[in-house]
Amino acid sequence: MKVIGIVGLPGSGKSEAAAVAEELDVPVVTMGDVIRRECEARGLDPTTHHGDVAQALREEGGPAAVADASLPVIEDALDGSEVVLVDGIRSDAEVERFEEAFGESFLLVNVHAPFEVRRERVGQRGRDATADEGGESLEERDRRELGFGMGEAIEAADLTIENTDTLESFHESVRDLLRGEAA
Ligand SMILES: Nc1ncnc2c1ncn2[C@@H]1O[C@H](COP(=O)(O)OP(=O)(O)OP(=O)(O)O)[C@@H](O)[C@H]1O
Repeated sequence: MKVIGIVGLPGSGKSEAAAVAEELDVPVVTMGDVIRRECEARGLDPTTHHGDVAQALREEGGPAAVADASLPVIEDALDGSEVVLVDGIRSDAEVERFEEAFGESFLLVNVHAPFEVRRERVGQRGRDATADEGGESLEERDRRELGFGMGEAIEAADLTIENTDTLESFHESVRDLLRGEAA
């Protein structure tokens, strides 16, 4: 059994890694979806209350509360698969919780691309409001995520996949990793 956690700064390629997992029928547990379900359980609209509920969970259950809420979902996914990918890790507290839960079976992977490359890709992605449109700039997003403990989570990674080449070559690197872990 292997639980692969993905970390990386905004726009580094985490969702692309998750998409490759789905293509290979590796279940993906998205921690953001766990928060969305918690919004629904509290009768709140996830489109407007996602951040508030994530914060409330952490206030009520400590800094690893979202990881705690994700554990049963990961356990379920492990029932039907040797490998499970976890997207949405934001802090070293969450990494520690997964290490406690899965021990040597937890592998933390950092997806890395330099700032300018990420900025260009996020600019082309189309789903992000730019700073001019009232959205957050990539500098601000980086700062916010680093504030949650993403820097420490990245430092704790067991390995780094560089995502500076083509999308196809990144997909190939992720496929190699997932196939290697499934073997
Ligand atoms: N190697 C690549 N070449 C070209 N485009 C890429 C490459 N890797 C990722 N992209 C594109 O860059 C954008 C950012 O990637 P992705 O959405 O996977 O990042 P992310 O880490 O999930 O970001 P966020 O934290 O903001 O959700 C996407 O539009 C993706 O398709």
